Amino acid sequence: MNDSVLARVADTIAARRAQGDAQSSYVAKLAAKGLDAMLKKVGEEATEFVMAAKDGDAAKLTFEAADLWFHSLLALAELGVRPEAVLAELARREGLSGLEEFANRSENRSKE
Ligand SMILES: N=c1c2ncn([C@@H]3O[C@H](COP(=O)(O)OP(=O)(O)OP(=O)(O)O)[C@@H](O)[C@H]3O)c2ncn1[C@@H]1O[C@H](COP(=O)(O)O)[C@@H](O)[C@H]1O
Repeated sequence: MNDSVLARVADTIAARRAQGDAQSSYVAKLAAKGLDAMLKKVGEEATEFVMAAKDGDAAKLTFEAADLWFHSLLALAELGVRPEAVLAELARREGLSGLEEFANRSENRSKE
């Protein structure tokens, strides 16, 4: 059984998308509107996150971060990406300096 909150919410998102009942489900309602509507929400929630951070309000920042993560999960689901993949990418970066990782990115780009 998967006990991660992100994985559980992703499972619920998948179930609500499959049910497709926009009357009773926010997930189904936004899924019916498509990827652009989800990305618009991600942008709005990111802006609200920045505003809460600028206000220095930790409680509001926590609330807005949850909204941002949730809407990011919706967009990831639309594109078939599981949160485990994002967590695996973060895990891969653990112990690697951000500056070193950036240098690797630049090296990989120059090979493309
Ligand atoms: N985590 C969330 C979650 N976070 C935020 N929201 C909803 O996201 C919506 C948009 O947030 P906004 O801040 O934009 O609210 P708003 O300004 O009133 O909305 P707009 O009119 O601007 O669209 C609100 O209706 C929130 O309730 C969420 N809705 C659902 N979930 C999770 O998804 C599950 C399935 O939800 P349903 O599909 O509704 O059953 C839930 O059990 C939760 O686990």
